[in-house]
Amino acid sequence: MVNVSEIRKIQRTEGPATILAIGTANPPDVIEQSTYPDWYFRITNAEHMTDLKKKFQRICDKTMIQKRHFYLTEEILKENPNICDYRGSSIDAREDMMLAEVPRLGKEASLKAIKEWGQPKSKITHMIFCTTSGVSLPGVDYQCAVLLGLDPCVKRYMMYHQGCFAGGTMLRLAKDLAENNKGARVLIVCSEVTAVTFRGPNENDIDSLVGQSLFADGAAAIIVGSDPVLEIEKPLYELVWTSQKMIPNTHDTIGGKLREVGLTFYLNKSVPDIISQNINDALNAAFDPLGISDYNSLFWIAHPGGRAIIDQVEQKLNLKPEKMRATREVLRDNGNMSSACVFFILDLMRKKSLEEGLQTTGEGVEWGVLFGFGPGLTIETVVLHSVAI
Ligand SMILES: CC(=O)CC(=O)SCCNC(=O)CCNC(=O)[C@H](O)C(C)(C)COP(=O)(O)OP(=O)(O)OC[C@H]1O[C@@H](n2cnc3c(N)ncnc32)[C@H](O)[C@@H]1OP(=O)(O)O
Repeated sequence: MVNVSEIRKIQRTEGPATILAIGTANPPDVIEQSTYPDWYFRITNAEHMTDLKKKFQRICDKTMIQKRHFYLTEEILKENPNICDYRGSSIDAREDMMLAEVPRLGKEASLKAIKEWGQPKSKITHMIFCTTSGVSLPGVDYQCAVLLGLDPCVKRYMMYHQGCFAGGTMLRLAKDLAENNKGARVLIVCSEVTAVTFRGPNENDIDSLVGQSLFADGAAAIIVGSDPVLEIEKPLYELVWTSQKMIPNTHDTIGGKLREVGLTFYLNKSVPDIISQNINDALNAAFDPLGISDYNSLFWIAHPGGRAIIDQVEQKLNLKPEKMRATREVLRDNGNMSSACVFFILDLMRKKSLEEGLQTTGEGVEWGVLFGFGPGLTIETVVLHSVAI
């Protein structure tokens, strides 16, 4: 007779959950940040708001973003003028667009990850899908699974409206699934499309303007599994430890509400300061058990919510400038793609590490940290272990 503890032993894996492949995708349309204020005020019929446009130009200049990809084109916006209006009732049009675009972009990123992984897609056992837009029954996770032709028995999890910390949440959940289900291969998809938040300017809503200067579209897909089949699968990073923390009394600093005008949001100026004040505690909880107290000895992946957040974390910890190199490059070349950003950074880091002949996927060092920051304020922390190249 087999007993329950023996069954549990058989179900669990030997090794840690490991990232086995990464794919990313953006919509083809690109807008340069230097010309964005002109484009944005023209397309939203707001050129008469000259002072506000100058302020927006100042904000855009400070973002350190050079370009962003968008699904929304001039043509689409001209066909849907209510999306350009600050108060225009537009949720139906936005949702119709996102119900198609969110799974499509997710599929594009997933196909790249599946190709790199090298296994047939029928071996994907679980799918976790994350987005801040495109609400339907069944959800965009279902649409993406159908577009990809995944096995009908794939076990799906849908994470709607988590916001920018959710890249970390996805890894936390994938780690638990992969380590507790022998043979599991978990496809994580983060697909973010700003057609839900785009709207015209308003003098009384500078938070919205700050968001219009930062947010961008992108999708990333990751495959996670334990005990890799080394003849086929190539480990990239091991997932060693995860945590999530809600910083007390900060719920009113980042947030949003889904309204007829789309997803409205607020961003308090204190966000960079609050995150930097809490970063040491998050690092201590993660790395004290490993005996690591020099945070310059780690490789760094931090959600690039905005330039000021990265600056303040760097200053608080006296980090060497090269530690945030990959994080800043992704912000510069893509903007804030919410949950997908951290996977773009991981992808860039492992590629650059290889190109530069470094010894590990983590810029030549062994241990690393991945941070998600977002509404709550919530901090997701993931301890990563790099892999020898
Ligand atoms: C959605 C999610 O789930 C998670 C997320 O990622 S949310 C996004 C998180 N990101 C943030 O909170 C943005 C962090 N902030 C930044 O990166 C920077 O403040 C910034 C790039 C926006 C501006 O850079 P800066 O160095 O602060 O420039 P600064 O000159 O002080 O500000 C430029 C203007 O923006 C205004 N401003 C800056 N932050 C603002 C904010 N949060 N709300 C309103 N106004 C703001 C300033 O008052 C200033 O206005 P004036 O020029 O008229 O004085």
